[in-house]
Amino acid sequence: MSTRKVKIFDTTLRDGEQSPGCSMNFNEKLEMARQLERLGVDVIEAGFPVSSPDDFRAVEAIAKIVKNSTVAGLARCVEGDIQRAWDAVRHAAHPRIHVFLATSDIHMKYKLKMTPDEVVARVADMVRFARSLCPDVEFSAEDASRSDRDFLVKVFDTAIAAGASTINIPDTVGYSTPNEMYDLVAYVKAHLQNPAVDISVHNHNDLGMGVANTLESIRAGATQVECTVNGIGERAGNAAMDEIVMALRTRGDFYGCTTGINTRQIYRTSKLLSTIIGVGVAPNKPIVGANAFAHESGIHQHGVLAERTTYEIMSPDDVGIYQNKMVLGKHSGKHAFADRIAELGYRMSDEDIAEAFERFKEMADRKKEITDRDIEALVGNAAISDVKETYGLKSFVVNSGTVISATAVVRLVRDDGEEKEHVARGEGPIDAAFNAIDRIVKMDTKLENWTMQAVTEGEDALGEAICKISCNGHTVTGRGLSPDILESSIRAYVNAINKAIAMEEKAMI
Ligand SMILES: CC(=O)SCCNC(=O)CCNC(=O)[C@H](O)C(C)(C)COP(=O)(O)OP(=O)(O)OC[C@H]1O[C@@H](n2cnc3c(N)ncnc32)[C@H](O)[C@@H]1OP(=O)(O)O
Ligand SMILES: CC(C)C(=O)C(=O)O
Repeated sequence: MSTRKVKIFDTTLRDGEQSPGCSMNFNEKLEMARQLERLGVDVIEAGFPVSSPDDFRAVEAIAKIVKNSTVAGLARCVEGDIQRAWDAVRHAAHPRIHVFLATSDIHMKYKLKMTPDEVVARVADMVRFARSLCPDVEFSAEDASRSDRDFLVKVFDTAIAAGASTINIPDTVGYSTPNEMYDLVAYVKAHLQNPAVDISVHNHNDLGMGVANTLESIRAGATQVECTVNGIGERAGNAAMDEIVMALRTRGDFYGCTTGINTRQIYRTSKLLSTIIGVGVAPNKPIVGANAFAHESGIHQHGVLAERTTYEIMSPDDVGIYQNKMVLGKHSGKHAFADRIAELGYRMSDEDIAEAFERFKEMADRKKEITDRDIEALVGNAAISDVKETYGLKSFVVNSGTVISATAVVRLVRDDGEEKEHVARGEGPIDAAFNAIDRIVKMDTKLENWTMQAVTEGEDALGEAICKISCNGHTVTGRGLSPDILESSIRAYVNAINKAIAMEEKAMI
């Protein structure tokens, strides 16, 4: 099957920002725009410049910094809006003016108070005006899905004749069904006088069909789709970009389409937006929800451990999530339990594992989720954390403060007696020390998590550091104990590295 590329038009910064509670300030919009470019979207709709001086400034600044994606500014079919949109996007490497006017009877009569003929005339004048300013003009027929089809086509023909190179068919109020959207796009495509333009769709999610409507529109021939990160947008939101992109990718056999999205940036983009607007996604949201790649039940965990594809249709890696998550709880089975014990670096006999598993099940009845800490407490003396000490800590010196960048010198000793020392800088003393260790051990590891807590009381409390690192698809946890928090952190990191080495060696046997 031949594949064609569908353009991704992101409107997180415009329609997305129209969702209550999702406003972003100037710097946040710039950060988001940079990430959208990294993600590889074809068009960034950066805002509605006439709506406020702040919006204008943000669109203008985004236009100046974004180099690869087209930067669009929205405008009503009003000269002042269009001029303002152009003034904001004119410095972009690829500027676009996006003009819109409603075409449904209900919008024309009650909202615009315009006759259909007046709408056609206004579209002709305003698209022509926009085109006199900008080489790339998109025209949207607001409420297209509730418009008379022949009138809609007439308006699109008018817009194309006046210079629009993209025509957009919005399901503004999320009223369409997937079949209807398919028919509408196919109808418009078949009846346009000049179909050599991009046909775009913009689907809202009022009935939860935004993504399905978008995918059906693509099947009918849409060449551009408008969507938002995490599906934010007016009312119930817009079609979610991550879901569209991953559906096209995962079901390439069915859709025969690709996008220019670097899917490994999807999770990061979602997280960035959630952090900026302070609104997270539901845990069961496809692709980026906390549970999207989590498995809790024993039968599923056993299947995934044996072969990931038994219960995963996509790889978490593909969307930038480091690895799937085995959640240990009351539905888990002994395979997942034994796997986690091994990941934590413990070697236990089958008998001890079976005994610990019984206690684990009792605990799981009382506790919703069992953490690594719980398991460590649970296996207690039954487990012998006898990981081979490939590296031991010999000495360290760390310099840090508010006026210098942190520097650490760490000396490690190998089990064959060889000593190695390295110096490194970091964001803080712990980062500097970890960087120095990385230089010595030269392994491809990633620090996933670091925590510190006092395990005894008083001024001389012992600090226990826990470092979770990932290495070649495995996660291992190291622990370090000392009254000096730097020393316990370094010991925990070295301990985690020793466990990772042991695991690698085991995998090679
Ligand atoms: C479907 C969508 O998402 S469309 C985008 C929606 N986003 C926004 O509205 C956010 C930004 N909006 C704003 O800041 C303001 O609404 C503005 C600056 C655009 C306009 O503000 P105001 O001049 O105060 O008008 P207000 O918002 O109250 O009413 C909208 C006016 O625009 C007219 N209008 C609406 N859409 C269009 C259009 N596409 N082309 C021309 N005129 C339009 C309405 O008929 C109404 O006209 P009227 O003032 O002559 O009655
Ligand atoms: C401006 C248009 C594209 C819009 O946001 C809508 O119709 O929902």
